[in-house]
Amino acid sequence: MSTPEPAPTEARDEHRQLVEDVEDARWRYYVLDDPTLDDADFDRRMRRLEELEEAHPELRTPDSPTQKVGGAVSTEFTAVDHLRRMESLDNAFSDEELASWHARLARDGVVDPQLLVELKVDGLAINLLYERGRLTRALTRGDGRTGEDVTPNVRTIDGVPTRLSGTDEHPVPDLVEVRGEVFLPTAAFERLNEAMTEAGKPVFANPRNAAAGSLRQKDPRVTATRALGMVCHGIGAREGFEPGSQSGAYDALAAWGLPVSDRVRVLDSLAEVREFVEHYGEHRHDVEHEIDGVVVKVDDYALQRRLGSTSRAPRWAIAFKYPPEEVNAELLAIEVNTGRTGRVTPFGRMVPTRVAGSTVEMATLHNAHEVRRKDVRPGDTVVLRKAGDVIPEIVGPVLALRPEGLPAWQMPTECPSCGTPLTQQKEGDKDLRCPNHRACPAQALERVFHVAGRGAFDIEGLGSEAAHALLTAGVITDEGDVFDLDEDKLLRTELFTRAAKKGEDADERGRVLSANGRSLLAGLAASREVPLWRVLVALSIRHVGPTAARALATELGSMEAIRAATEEQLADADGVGPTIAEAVTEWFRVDWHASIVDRWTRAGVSMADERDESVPRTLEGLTVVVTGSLEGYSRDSAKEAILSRGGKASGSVSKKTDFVVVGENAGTKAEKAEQLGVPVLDEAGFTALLADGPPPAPEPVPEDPPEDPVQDS
Ligand SMILES: NC(=O)c1ccc[n+]([C@@H]2O[C@H](COP(=O)([O-])OP(=O)(O)OC[C@H]3O[C@@H](n4cnc5c(N)ncnc54)[C@H](O)[C@@H]3O)[C@@H](O)[C@H]2O)c1
Ligand SMILES: [Zn+2]
Repeated sequence: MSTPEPAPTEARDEHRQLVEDVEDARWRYYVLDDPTLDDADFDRRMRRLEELEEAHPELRTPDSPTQKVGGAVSTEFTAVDHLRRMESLDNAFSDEELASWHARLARDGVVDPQLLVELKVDGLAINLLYERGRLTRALTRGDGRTGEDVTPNVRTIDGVPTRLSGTDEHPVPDLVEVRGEVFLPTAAFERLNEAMTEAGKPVFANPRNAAAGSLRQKDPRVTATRALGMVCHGIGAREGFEPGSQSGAYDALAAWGLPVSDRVRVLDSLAEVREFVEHYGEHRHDVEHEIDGVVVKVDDYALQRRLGSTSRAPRWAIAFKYPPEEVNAELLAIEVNTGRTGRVTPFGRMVPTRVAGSTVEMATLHNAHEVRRKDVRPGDTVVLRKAGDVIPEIVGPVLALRPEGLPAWQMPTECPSCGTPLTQQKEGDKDLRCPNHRACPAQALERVFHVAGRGAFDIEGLGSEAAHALLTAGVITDEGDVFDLDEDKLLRTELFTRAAKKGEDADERGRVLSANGRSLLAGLAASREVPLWRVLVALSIRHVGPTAARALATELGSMEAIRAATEEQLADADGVGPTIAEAVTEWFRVDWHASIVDRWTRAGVSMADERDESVPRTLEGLTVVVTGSLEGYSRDSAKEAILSRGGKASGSVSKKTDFVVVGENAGTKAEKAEQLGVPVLDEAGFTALLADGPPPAPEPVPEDPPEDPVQDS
């Protein structure tokens, strides 16, 4: 027998370093609940370890992290052995890796088995021991052989039964280890962090950390306050219970009263598995708790046994992991930006970092107060989070990685755009503003951009770059000049011109209007006739967004009437109220504000709505909520249809709601309507409601008929 080629020194050194890093990371993650690596970074190191061991098998010793289930037992808890070992899962990060796992099954003689798919809940593993139906012990996974005894804490979790109830079909066994995941629902996580903030305590970085921190408490009374949930995903040792499949086991667990997910499916093909993976990739945030992937398992227990396990994970299961939504990023600087209303917002500039499928370089920090609360400093490693469509957010610093002596960040005292000293709008405001509203270049730019935006005049050809060019060329001074733009003025703005070709009618510099200049002029012409509410939105009045603008337009009908109304008259209007009324009257008192309206009026912008008398007022006094997507209406057109018939379009269901219209993929609003007994309509019902108004209420049957009924003649 020949001795294997010794690993080149570099490989061995790299391996040793990686082992150290991974072990340290696991300790911080599982025991301290305070990681310094992000998951993707951790996974990369594990992969690299596996590669090295593949190339140099002598490095794959039994104590390598690749051969062990990650985790340990903290001295805070009693260490207890699991009756049967708890395993981890192998990962697939792509379709190809999923397919190669499936091919591997076939090579091992398991060809195209039925596959059980379920969500990979991002929490921490738990092992519940039930003896004669009673919960006698609950252990964390620990290193897979020995876990931490957290029984009193687990007893506080709603949904974990302390006694199982048997049925004829599913009698309670003598003994069973039930494995599952303890998690903190996203909503509970947000509430918890709000409470931590109020108490001046550091917030949890994510729901997984919060769940782990909440379960692994010395005092179970603290755990009890934390709204933890649990969902089952397997069984360990058992006596008097021998199900034939994973799905069969779940049926029994459910019958005994244990929490089993109703999102589990048993599928016949890998193609269907892919669909399931894809579906939850898109609907990741519609689930009440965080998920980091989908777990695929061979359903049949006999086949599971045939496939067996490696030293750390079963061969019959694989975790398909979604791209991480949280990564570590290097914070280079904190800068500030002046917005449309003068609010000065700090934001972080980072080394470009991939998160949730996109590259992020900047993330808002909201205000100086928020920077202080999170204690993020330029030079920190920060946790960057991007979940779904939500804008990227800096969660907080990784304190363990902070360089010594890193100074805290100071909010500037002057506007970064115009140098004016910043002020608070009113005492106690968290935001600082640049008070130089009219002339501050940053504010003027944002306002012009806003005027052209979809919710306002929707002007084709007037984007951020165009707005900037017009302002710097001096052909407009603010948004009030936008509708006075003409060919002459655009010719003075480089961006909208090109060199004339032979025979073209050029200006004295030999230039003509370019295609984008012509399209801007056409865009302006087309935008003069928008409904009044959109003109109001374009004015950037505080508190006057689309809803308030619609209320004002519906109630008063013209800009003239709104301008002439007293604060009291405005406040009395339906849907307006004192805050908006005050903001509107205050706004008109400023000369240059009023001049915007005057300039637009002179330029032919429509300043009044003609009431369309052909639309019947069928919804007078009714509040209607539309949820989900409808075929024949967009969000805006459904709203418009309700408002133009005298109804109120609301975004949330309450007892005051008269009808809820439910379209495709409606969320919880439909359920809420049902709970409150609010009538629910489908799209056809909505169309009928718009046309004819509500159906007549059924005549109440009087209990005591009046003695002497008044007869209609
Ligand atoms: N950031 C760090 O420093 C660090 C350190 C250690 C681990 N980690 C993270 O943890 C992962 C490794 O942890 P792991 O060994 O627990 O593996 P894992 O989380 O990738 O998968 C195994 C675990 O998934 C859980 N799980 C959730 N839903 C499940 C389901 N439906 N069926 C079966 N199991 C389900 C179980 O608790 C199981 O133990 C890494 O990939 C990384 O993401 C990060
Ligand atoms: Zn300014």
